[in-house]
Amino acid sequence: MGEFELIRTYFAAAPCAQGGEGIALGIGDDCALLALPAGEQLAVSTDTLVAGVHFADPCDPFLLGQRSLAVAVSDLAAMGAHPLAFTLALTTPSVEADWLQRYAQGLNAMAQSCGVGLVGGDTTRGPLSLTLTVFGRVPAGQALTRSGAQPGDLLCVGGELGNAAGALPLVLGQRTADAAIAEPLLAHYWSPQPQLALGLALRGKATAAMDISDGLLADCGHIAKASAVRLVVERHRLPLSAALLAFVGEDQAHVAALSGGDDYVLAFTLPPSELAPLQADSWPVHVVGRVEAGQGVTLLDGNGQDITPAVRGYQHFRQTP
Ligand SMILES: Nc1ncnc2c1ncn2[C@@H]1O[C@H](COP(=O)(O)OP(=O)(O)O)[C@@H](O)[C@H]1O
Ligand SMILES: Cc1ncc(C[n+]2csc(CCOP(=O)(O)OP(=O)(O)O)c2C)c(N)n1
Ligand SMILES: [Mg+2]
Repeated sequence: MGEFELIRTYFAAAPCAQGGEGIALGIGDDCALLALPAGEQLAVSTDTLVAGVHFADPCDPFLLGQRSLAVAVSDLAAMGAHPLAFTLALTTPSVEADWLQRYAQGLNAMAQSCGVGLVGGDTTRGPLSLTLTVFGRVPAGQALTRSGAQPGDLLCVGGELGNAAGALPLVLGQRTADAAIAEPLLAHYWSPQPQLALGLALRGKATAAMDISDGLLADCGHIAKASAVRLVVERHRLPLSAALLAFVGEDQAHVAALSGGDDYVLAFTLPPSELAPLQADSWPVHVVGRVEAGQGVTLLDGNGQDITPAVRGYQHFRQTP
């Protein structure tokens, strides 16, 4: 099977490639065309996943299909954008019909659950990697950026932290666990759920937001820098799952939640008056700290002692001392 038959069979024919809201022209021409309603801005984000770096290889291609789109769409959630479309650049060493079929099925499942259409991409031969670019729309001026956090705001997250990082030894086959522990952890690694509805609900309320990919401390550092404030994280407030605590114990659960990464839940800052209404509407909002004047990120233990670690999160090309 050649390049074009592959594209036709597995991607152009996929249900998620048959058009949708805002898609004026999809797969097949030199560009796709997206139509935006008047007064809306286009939100654009791209993410690459490399075999052995971002996901275990070999792995279940259906799960990879889900995960590769979920991590990309998570950036739209973080901006409070409404999802429209995505492109897929696939680099693969060979054409394995079964692998491609199941990858496309996983991609399609996540595309349908997020409401995004596949509008184009690129297919090349080489070591396995995937680059997904996502497009969303947001009313002009209403996107949630990293730069609006104010002293006095609460620092919040949209769900449990550390589950995906805790799953890594299971993903890599280094450890095993009972299904009651393994299943919820592996679900967070392979099938993160972009918090699109929460992102929309936070528009006009959160003063800053982002999604946690590298780890809470590292990603809070980006909000702190962009907003020129200090973010204080209180370790005893971290939302940790029973499965994570049972699998790795409290100390390692803290490490996973603070600097493991791969969470793909939102981190955001909120004026205190906005908290009760959001919680009353059952939005998953967990207060994990606060915003102060100053700079950087500080981690406090339950006694208010500064226990900020040197290593904050995942970084490609990190120099080891
Ligand atoms: N090679 C690059 N060229 C231009 N911009 C880049 C490049 N790599 C990353 N960026 C930009 O730098 C910022 C930080 O990137 P990153 O930490 O990867 O964001 P995210 O966690 O949202 O994926 C983003 O605005 C991203 O678009
Ligand atoms: C097999 C495997 N090993 C390690 C990790 C952990 N990991 C790899 S990249 C990464 C951070 C997120 O990737 P990045 O490219 O920085 O995403 P971005 O911040 O751009 O969204 C993490 C936590 C993983 N997901 N899978
Ligand atoms: Mg990135």
